[in-house]
Amino acid sequence: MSGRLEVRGLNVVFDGFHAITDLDVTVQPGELRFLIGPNGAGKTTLIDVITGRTRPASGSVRFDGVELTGRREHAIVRLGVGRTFQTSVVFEDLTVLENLDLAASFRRRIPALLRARRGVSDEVAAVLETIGLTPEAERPAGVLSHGQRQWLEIGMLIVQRPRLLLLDEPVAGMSRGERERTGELLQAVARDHTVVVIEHDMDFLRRFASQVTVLHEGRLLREGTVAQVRADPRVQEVYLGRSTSREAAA
Ligand SMILES: Nc1ncnc2c1ncn2[C@@H]1O[C@H](COP(=O)(O)OP(=O)(O)OP(=O)(O)O)[C@@H](O)[C@H]1O
Repeated sequence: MSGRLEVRGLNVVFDGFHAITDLDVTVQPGELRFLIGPNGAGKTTLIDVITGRTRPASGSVRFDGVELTGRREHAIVRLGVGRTFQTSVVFEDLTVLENLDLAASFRRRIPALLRARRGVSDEVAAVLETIGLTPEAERPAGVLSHGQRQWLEIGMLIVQRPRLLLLDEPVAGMSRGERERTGELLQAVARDHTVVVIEHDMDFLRRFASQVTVLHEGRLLREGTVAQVRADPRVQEVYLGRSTSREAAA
C-alpha cells in the first residue's frame, strides 16, 4: 500500500514569526494519525504546507517519495492528497448523490459537471455505504444533520481517490453518537488510505487514536500512543491542562 508522508526539517515563517520550526513527522501508509496541540501550535499550517497552500521557508514534504513543496495546490491534489476544510464545501440544493457524483467528476480530465447521470456507479454506491448515507442518497444535502454533512464531505473526498486524507476537526460540533460513528468511519477509511486528523477532543482520541503527534509552538513536542502522550508531563502542562493531568495521574 502506498501513501507514506515524510516531513523533514520543516520551517514556516510568517513575517518573521516562526509558525513551524525544524519539524520532522513521518506517517506510514494506512496509518490513522491524530495531530493535536494547543491553539497556534501549527497544526493547520502543517496541513497547509502539505497541500501546497503555504510555502515553507525550508524543509521537505515527500509523499511516496515525491517532493510536494514548490508544487501548486491542484498538482498536489492530483498526486493523491485530499483535505477537508472547516468551512463546508457541500452544495445544499443538490442531493447527497449529486454531491458525490460532482466530486467524483473532479478527478476526470475534463469534468463533465453538467452531465446527465447514468445511474449510480459502483464506486459512488460503495462510498455511500461507507459513509452511512445510502438511505439519504436522494435527499438534498441541505437537510442533513451536521454529522451527516461531515460524512458527506469525507465521502466527497474519497470519491476523488486520494491516498492521503487530511481532516481538520471532523467531529467538532457533533453529538456523542455522531462522534462514535465518525471514529468508526475514520478507522474504516484508514484501511485503504493514509489519514491525518487534527482533533482536540481527548475522549475521542482515547477511543479511536493509535498514534498521536503533539505540536506546541510549531515544534514537535511528543509522538506516541494516546497513553504515552497523556502520561508525558510536558504534554500535560502545555496541552491537557492541570485538571486533566490530575485525572491522568489518578
Ligand atoms: N497566514 C498567516 N500569517 C501570519 N501568521 C499566521 C498565518 N497562518 C497562521 N499564522 C500563525 O501561525 C501560528 C500557527 O497557526 P495554526 O493555524 O497553524 O495553528 P493551529 O495549531 O492550527 O491552531 P488552532 O487550533 O487554533 O487552529 C499561529 O500563531 C497563527 O497566528
